[in-house]
Amino acid sequence: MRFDIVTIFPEFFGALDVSLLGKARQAGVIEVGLHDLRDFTHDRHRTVDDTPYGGGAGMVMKPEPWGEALDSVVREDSVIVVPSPAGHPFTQREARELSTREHLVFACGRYEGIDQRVIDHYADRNEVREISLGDYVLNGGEVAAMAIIEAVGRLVPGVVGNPASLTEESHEDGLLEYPSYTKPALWRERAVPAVLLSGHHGAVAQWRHEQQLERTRRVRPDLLSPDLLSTDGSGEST
Ligand SMILES: COc1cccc(COC(=O)c2cn[nH]c2)c1
Repeated sequence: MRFDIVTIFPEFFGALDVSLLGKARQAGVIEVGLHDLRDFTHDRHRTVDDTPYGGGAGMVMKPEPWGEALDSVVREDSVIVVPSPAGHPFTQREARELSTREHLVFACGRYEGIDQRVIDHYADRNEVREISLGDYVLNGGEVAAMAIIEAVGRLVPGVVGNPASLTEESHEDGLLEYPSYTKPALWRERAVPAVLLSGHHGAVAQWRHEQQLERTRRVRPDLLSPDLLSTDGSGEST
């Protein structure tokens, strides 16, 4: 898989050189291209924004630099991701979907956003996804793009050493994950739930599923649908 990122702050993505994604890049499992939007301007001040038609506060990102920048990286099979407060909510399901695609192009907007004609132009040619990480506003798309790249990148085969660890995570089965414990068995007078020390794998699986349901009911009742309310460990509806 290849990620191309267009931004006015390419240095922001230096973090992609470290940790998991850094190793995956060295292994060639994923490629990352960084592109400075200002390299696609032609005036002395390398201008990327201007005042909004119709008036109002703030500035809008000009269409010309974006057109030249995206033309230089977008392929026929590219999915263009635009992190935006006006996007649809990002989920683990979408992360899984995106992890199966060959080429993701991230358009990191700033200011009040990108001239709408850029989105409309590329939506005629490519899949364009305006994605929100949550109902709050950041100064630009870079932080959101980093989060999406990590959520997607870690699902790409070969990036995470033990793929089994990807299945027992929050949101993988539609529920929040169960609480985890490790040694010591007693810590500040707090013991580990006895069932986890019992060696009885069936009882452990049942307890973990019950914990997932309880935690999801308590913290994220919005995630629960009737078929997820089953109580046996299978996750099948009863
Ligand atoms: C594309 O135009 C803009 C304009 C303003 C900010 C941003 C950055 O994204 C967010 O703020 C965001 C993403 N998910 N939740 C918030 C993009």
